[in-house]
Amino acid sequence: MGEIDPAFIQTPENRPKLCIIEEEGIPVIDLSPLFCSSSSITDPSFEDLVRKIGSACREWGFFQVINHGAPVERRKKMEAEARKFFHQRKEQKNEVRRDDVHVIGYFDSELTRNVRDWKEVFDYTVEEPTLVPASPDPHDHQITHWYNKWPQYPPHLRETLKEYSEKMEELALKLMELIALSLGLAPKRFHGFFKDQTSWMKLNFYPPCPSPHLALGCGPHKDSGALTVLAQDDVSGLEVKRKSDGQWVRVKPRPNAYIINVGAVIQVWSNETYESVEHRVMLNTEKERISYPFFLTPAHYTMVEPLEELVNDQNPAKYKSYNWGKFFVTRKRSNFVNLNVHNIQVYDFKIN
Ligand SMILES: O=C(O)CCC(=O)C(=O)O
Ligand SMILES: [Fe+2]
Repeated sequence: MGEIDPAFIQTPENRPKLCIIEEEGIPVIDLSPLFCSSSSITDPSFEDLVRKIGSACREWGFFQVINHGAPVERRKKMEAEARKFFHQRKEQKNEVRRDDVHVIGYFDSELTRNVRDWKEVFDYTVEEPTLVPASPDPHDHQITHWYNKWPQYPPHLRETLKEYSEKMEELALKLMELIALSLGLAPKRFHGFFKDQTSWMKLNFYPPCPSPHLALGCGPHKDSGALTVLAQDDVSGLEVKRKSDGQWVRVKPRPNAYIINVGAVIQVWSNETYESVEHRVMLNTEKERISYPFFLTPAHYTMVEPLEELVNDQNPAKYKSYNWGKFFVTRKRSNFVNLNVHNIQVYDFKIN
């Protein structure tokens, strides 16, 4: 990428102001009570953890976790391999390029809300193959298999990424237990939805950009899955829209921490007790940046709707039920081609 193409230029209201609000930032939560062998659900330290998770989900929709139990070496190894992949020549990366049929792989022209993001991505699904609807058409009931595209170089990328995403899945499911408890549900209430998961991982590579005031590494968006577990390197860029006042707040890189955010599926399951919050990625003129979100997402056949335990006469369902698989494939397509229509989002299913 060199000169900035008009396709990258954000609309004036979305152009980033280059002043940064860091302040106290998003909450940081210590997960060590999870790994204390004597600790049980009724321990005060565990109850305190559940309370902290609940208020972070309610007030921010975002938080960082430390002492999370995911091994640092796997993360370091994965980051080194990811850099090797992105530092190759374009022709080599194009060997695993995503296309209309195989929507998983390498890509350098991703769109968020129809504007190009200044980044390259490589994505893969956790299950191989992953079962999804063959098309976004609601009348088409065919199912298809998504296979990952693995590059020849670096030679061990596949194993390294698989090892890494196994740990991310474990962490994400642990966090889902804490979230369930914080909503007054049984800890494993959500687990069944992920039996035939469509979860996936994305490596985001943001090269330096000559015009960080006009373009974004990733335009403002909300994650559409259940939960995102994100690692970033030591270059900052991620910004979260603070719920209390709508200000963009920078998430300061914290070595080995993970950034967690509530996706739209939890917003619906919790009947809006928790909300998926907008975030974006700012660029800089000097340094490349890498980030790796793991998106925990349910089985394609899941009908996403407010949980019956959380709905009653005083608090009726705020969303109609929708099919996760159809939503997912529609969203994947709209990140790929500019369909000149608004992206499907959970508010399309909101009951007014
Ligand atoms: O690069 C980041 O820090 C965040 C990326 C992101 O929000 C996404 O890929 O959904
Ligand atoms: Fe995101």
